[in-house]
Amino acid sequence: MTVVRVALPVPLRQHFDYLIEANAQVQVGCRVLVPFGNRKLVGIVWQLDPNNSFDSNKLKPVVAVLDTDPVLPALLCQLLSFAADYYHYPLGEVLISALPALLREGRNLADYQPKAYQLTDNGKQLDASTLKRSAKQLALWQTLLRHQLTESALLQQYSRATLKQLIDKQLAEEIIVPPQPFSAPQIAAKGLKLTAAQAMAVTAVTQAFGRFERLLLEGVTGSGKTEVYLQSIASLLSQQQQVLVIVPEIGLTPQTLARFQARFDVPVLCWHSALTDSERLHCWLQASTGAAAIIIGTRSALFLPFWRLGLIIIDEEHDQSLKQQDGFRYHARDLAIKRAALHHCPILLGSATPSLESLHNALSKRFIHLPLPDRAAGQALPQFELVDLKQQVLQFGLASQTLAKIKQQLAQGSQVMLFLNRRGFAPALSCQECGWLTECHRCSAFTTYHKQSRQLVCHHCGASKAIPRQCGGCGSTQLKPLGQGTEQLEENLQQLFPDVAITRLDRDSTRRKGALHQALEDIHGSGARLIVGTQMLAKGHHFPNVSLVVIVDVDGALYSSDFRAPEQLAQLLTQVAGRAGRGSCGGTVLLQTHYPEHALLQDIINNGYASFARSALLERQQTCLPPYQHLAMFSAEAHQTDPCQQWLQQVADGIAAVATVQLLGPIPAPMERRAGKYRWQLQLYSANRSSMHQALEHILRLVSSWPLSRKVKWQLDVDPTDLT
Ligand SMILES: Nc1ncnc2c1ncn2[C@@H]1O[C@H](COP(=O)(O)OP(=O)(O)OP(=O)(O)O)[C@@H](O)[C@H]1O
Ligand SMILES: [Zn+2]
Repeated sequence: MTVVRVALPVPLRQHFDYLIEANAQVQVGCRVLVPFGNRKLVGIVWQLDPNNSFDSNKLKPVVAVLDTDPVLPALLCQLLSFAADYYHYPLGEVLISALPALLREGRNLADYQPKAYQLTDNGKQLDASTLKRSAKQLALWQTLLRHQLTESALLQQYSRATLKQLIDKQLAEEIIVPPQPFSAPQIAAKGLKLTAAQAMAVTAVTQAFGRFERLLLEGVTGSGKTEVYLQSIASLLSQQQQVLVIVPEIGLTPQTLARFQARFDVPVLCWHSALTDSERLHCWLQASTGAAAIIIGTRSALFLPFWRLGLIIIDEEHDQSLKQQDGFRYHARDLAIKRAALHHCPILLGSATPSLESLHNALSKRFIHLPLPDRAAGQALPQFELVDLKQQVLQFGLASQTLAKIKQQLAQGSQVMLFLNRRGFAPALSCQECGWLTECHRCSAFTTYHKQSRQLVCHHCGASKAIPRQCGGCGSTQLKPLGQGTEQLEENLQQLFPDVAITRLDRDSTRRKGALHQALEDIHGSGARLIVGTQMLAKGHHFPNVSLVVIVDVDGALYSSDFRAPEQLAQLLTQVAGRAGRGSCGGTVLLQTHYPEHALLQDIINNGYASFARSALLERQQTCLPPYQHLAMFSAEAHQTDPCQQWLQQVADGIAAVATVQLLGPIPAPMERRAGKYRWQLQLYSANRSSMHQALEHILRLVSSWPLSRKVKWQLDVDPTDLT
């Protein structure tokens, strides 16, 4: 017997040793099934024969070795181990979370591999007359005598029963045929003639092949970033290298997938949360065998076991969805950079509105900066116009000048898009007599009135209840919707424009399967003339017939305590505005606000995102905020506030004793109560990454011994993007 060290998916920051047969075929990165307490767990072999193991008489044996080859290849193990250290998250949980669910459950990989059937030696030597009484078996035997058959080919002609009979007679056998790596494409469909800026970008990317390099493609909306991606990867594919493209939400932009599929004659696969478990495993296998050439996926595609990775592209690299917001809180962009370094391949980050982090890296020459300052086909960027809402009589939240412009554009046959980042009918119901508002009893938030589903829904904890008949304060029956959400805006617009087809795009309207697809078809096919929606509208769509974008209400987002709020708002406004004027018709953006003099709005409309971002960076530098300082945040949740505050104070004291890290807190989270729990936070700032990490290491070694740690639910977020 010998010893293996195993990483297990348990919230403990340690590994576990087990006994294993000395001649067992096992490698680091393979799964094993081991006893743990009174359960059996799937773990990952992390070290063979560790020399500092405990008394081996006390160790339990491994129950089963589940893989012959590692499911986590060496480079991926290195990435995940780096991630576990960097985010201070238990390694076992990190490793296991990188596997598709079926492998996490311990399923046998071979069961999911493509299969084929061939004759056994017995079968080959058989005298045909033996099968003469069964015509079906004879036919299958004769076919297999000529060549083996894949499972799918076999089942097209023969039944499973016939196959089973031959197998039972030991005449035929099943074999696994690992998928073959993709063949280099013979020809790529012809690309567009590149603009000078696009051509320079493509050259820079192709020159970086074969080594680690970070490139930021800062291209204004509609500048043809996708065309740069497509033309960059052509030569890579011909060298049989794989490409990973990470996108924020793949379901939203089937167009992107279609463009990759149409351009190259190679397998392009998708990876996202809507796949079934077996579809995920299929994709995982295709990545690992090299059968897939291009994988387009959401953030967790980062952990696929590539056969030969040649380039990583992160599209919309500023997008918030790249950061996982619970459990293992990694940032896919940052880990992708690490992955590229491990694979010695370049990584290309693309956005019209780069994150301040990436822009800072580009401006300080750590990243190669590739600007695309103009739209690809020569269209002008949309013109912003501020609509001052002060002292205006509004009709359904729209100023008369906005309505006039909408009418005018509709009359010219264009599409008009109205952006309102609030789904539902109204953000609350309010009592006309005493001012009482419908609140969530579990969160510090109001509940949104959904008229169609006749419910009050809390958008923070998901709780829903029936519409009350009476005010909870005074008993009056005079309850009215307060404010406007997309559901109401759609209804109101239909009243104003009874003959115009409207399509709404938000999480409610697209919940039903196929609904999103239908909505996008309506918009592309010009079935829809008015398009109403939330930030779903902002993500990468190319709707050439939209000439006017109306931003109905930004005021709520202008004054926020979060230091990232201005950056996020500027990105959102620029992305939404960027949907206008992408075809041959010019584009206008009407921005309705009560604060037309607000500095951020003025900067965005007069100078654009690039200018805003550079001055925002300066401000971050002056106020010592990321990316000029590193930030980490502890948060604690409990049914009372005291344990949260006390636990965080203990963390603060522990850190203050050892490190030069600046502390902010403990303070209540901006949303102090969510889903019935109080929430507090402690922010840590440091100019020096290693002293930050030392402080975190130190404190994490202590917390497990504190009795208070069992009374709160605590989390650590390294480089947090969401401080709410
Ligand atoms: N060199 C080119 N010549 C003509 N048209 C081009 C060229 N490159 C791209 N286009 C077209 O410009 C349009 C916008 O391109 P694309 O969707 O790639 O822009 P983008 O930069 O990704 O925009 P966004 O960031 O707003 O999503 C597409 O219709 C594309 O076919
Ligand atoms: Zn709630």
